[in-house]
Amino acid sequence: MSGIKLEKINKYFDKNHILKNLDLYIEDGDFMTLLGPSGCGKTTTLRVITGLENPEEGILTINGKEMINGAKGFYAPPSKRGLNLVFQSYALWPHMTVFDNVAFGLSINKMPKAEIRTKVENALEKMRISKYKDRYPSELSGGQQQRVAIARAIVTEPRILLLDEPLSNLDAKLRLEMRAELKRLHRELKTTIVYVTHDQVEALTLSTKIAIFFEGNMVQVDTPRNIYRHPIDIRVADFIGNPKINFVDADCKYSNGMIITTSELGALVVPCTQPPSGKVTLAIYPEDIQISSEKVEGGIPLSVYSVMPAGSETLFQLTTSGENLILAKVIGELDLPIGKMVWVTFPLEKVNVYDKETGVLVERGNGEGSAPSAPAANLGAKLGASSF
Ligand SMILES: Nc1ncnc2c1ncn2[C@@H]1O[C@H](COP(=O)(O)OP(=O)(O)OP(=O)(O)O)[C@@H](O)[C@H]1O
Repeated sequence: MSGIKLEKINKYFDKNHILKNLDLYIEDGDFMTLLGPSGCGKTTTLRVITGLENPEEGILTINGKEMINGAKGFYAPPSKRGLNLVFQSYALWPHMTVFDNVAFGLSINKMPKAEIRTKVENALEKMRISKYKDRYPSELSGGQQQRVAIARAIVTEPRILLLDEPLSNLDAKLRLEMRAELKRLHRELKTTIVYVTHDQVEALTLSTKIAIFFEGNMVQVDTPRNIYRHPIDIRVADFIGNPKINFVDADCKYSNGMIITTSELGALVVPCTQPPSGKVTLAIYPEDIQISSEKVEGGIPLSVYSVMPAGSETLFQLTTSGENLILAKVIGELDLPIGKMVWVTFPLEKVNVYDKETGVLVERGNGEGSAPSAPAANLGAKLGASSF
């Protein structure tokens, strides 16, 4: 089987259990991003794949070939794994020019000089660093060095490319450009990419799949869309989304495949296959909330607590009592006075419901796993589009 398969990987540093029974399958051609907060084990996973760290237990297979078998004490050396790695600290040769750094991997393979030149120039062009080709790393900014490191990794056209926070030293504008560039490269080269980041926007933008880690546990592996729309538990929901998702605690009653939730947002009815154990938490993205300065039938009345214009969008903090704040994101500029009453609406099918005790996403029972169904009836708020 092609691709990278990690099975029941356990890694300890002294007595600290860092990777816990990790199972992950990275398909050939995937752009798989390992995402999670600092210290959750992303880099360690990448280092296990490359052979820079050996796990105590588990099996790693790359393109059908066993590279690690913990039980047998077998660990294939990094050079035998057919991988190419770019670190956060780019590790360029200081005594070589940019051109020679990028050419290095090709020259040791005894490729003809003219072919090396064409390939290196191509890679430099792709990374937009052609004009620095005669400079030494010490004469480049951090961002330029990072681009040289990526050029050096792609020039050999590896089947598998491992990237550890490769854009972390770039300024915001360049990072955006490089994201687009990496995405294009992935499509063009058809390389399998394993990418580490703690930046969820980067993960959502680039990946074909995202694996979410918390404290050495793999919590969810899915497409960016499913991760964003149906975070499997409340930790993932809290981590994904910028600005942060709104959480609203609610009481709930279960009856015949439906739960009626009662919260400061009124009463909402959602289908579900299993009754939650007690209270639930509703999760609503700020961009799903529409606000109207005029009364909307079924709209939820809230007052404006703060207004945060951010150029292309405006963020509002809204409240019922001044304690719990609901964040709403409106595209464009909108100014509303503090304390003004507004009416809030949102599409019910975009609300995720979590069991408050377990933090797990409540099954909605529409035959699509945990994906929510079509809009459910709403008792307290009849939700629709809003206008100003
Ligand atoms: N060589 C080491 N010796 C001891 N502990 C280590 C070693 N390398 C990593 N750790 C610990 O293992 C845990 C996971 O580290 P890892 O670098 O994989 O996290 P990460 O998710 O990549 O974090 P970041 O986003 O901050 O780079 C951390 O608690 C870290 O302190």
